[in-house]
Amino acid sequence: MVTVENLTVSYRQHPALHHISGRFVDGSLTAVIGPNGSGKSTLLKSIMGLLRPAGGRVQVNTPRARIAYMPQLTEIDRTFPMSVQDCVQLGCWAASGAWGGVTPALRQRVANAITEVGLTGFEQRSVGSLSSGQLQRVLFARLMVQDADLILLDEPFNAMDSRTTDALLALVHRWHTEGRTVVAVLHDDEQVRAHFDQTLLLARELVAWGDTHTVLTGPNLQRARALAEAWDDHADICHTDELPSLPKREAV
Ligand SMILES: Nc1ncnc2c1ncn2[C@@H]1O[C@H](COP(=O)(O)OP(=O)(O)OP(=O)(O)O)[C@@H](O)[C@H]1O
Repeated sequence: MVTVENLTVSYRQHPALHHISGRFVDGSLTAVIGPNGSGKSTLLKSIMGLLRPAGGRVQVNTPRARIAYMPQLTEIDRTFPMSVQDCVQLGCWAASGAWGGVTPALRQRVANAITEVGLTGFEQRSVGSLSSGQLQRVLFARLMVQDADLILLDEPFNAMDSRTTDALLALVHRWHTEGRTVVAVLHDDEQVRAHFDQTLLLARELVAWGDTHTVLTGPNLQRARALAEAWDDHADICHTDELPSLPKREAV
């Protein structure tokens, strides 16, 4: 379970998330949607404990080693010299430990994951030489190997063609049926309606959170758009925000 309590996260004292509350129930499948700049990536980073809240907190009852996070492709350093196989194998870290060897069983898991995302033959290619869609498939293979209970995906299908997207959506459904909690930032309303039963609609503040058919309504989407149009990223800093004091993320 991930519980978000009155969460405010600011960059240089401009709130990117403002007083967000709600929870991701264990085993739920949730899409996070909203206009550009509405705080979706900021929410995922806050759940991962990568950002310090200016107010409120995020409580995560999943051990850190059982959480998987796929950042947006633009945030990944592709110049790092690493082969596809090594990159996927990083997903074994929780099972093998930092200095532990990769067992034949783990090596087989890596090979199976590379096959499942259609990258057989690419094992020794450097990740820097891959297309964006191929790299995204490598990241999915790494998630498969990681075997996490909580999976956070930031725009996971952005660089994918429709056939690959369908195959990876099937993988997301499999994770869901296996009881894992999946949270995915998405931009395609139709994809959300078709594949995600829970939706969180953000516009820096919470517009709606619950069953997808009750969240993705005309009035809610209109409200999100109206809020986005009112943002002024050059406004004076918000002096009313609390400054960070105590660590606010708790992992059990
Ligand atoms: N490192 C940062 N420093 C300053 N401002 C930031 C930083 N990261 C994000 N922001 C700002 O915070 C706001 C929310 O950004 P965020 O990336 O969370 O939105 P998003 O909903 O994921 O957007 P998109 O759909 O465009 O990916 C934006 O106004 C953005 O410019």
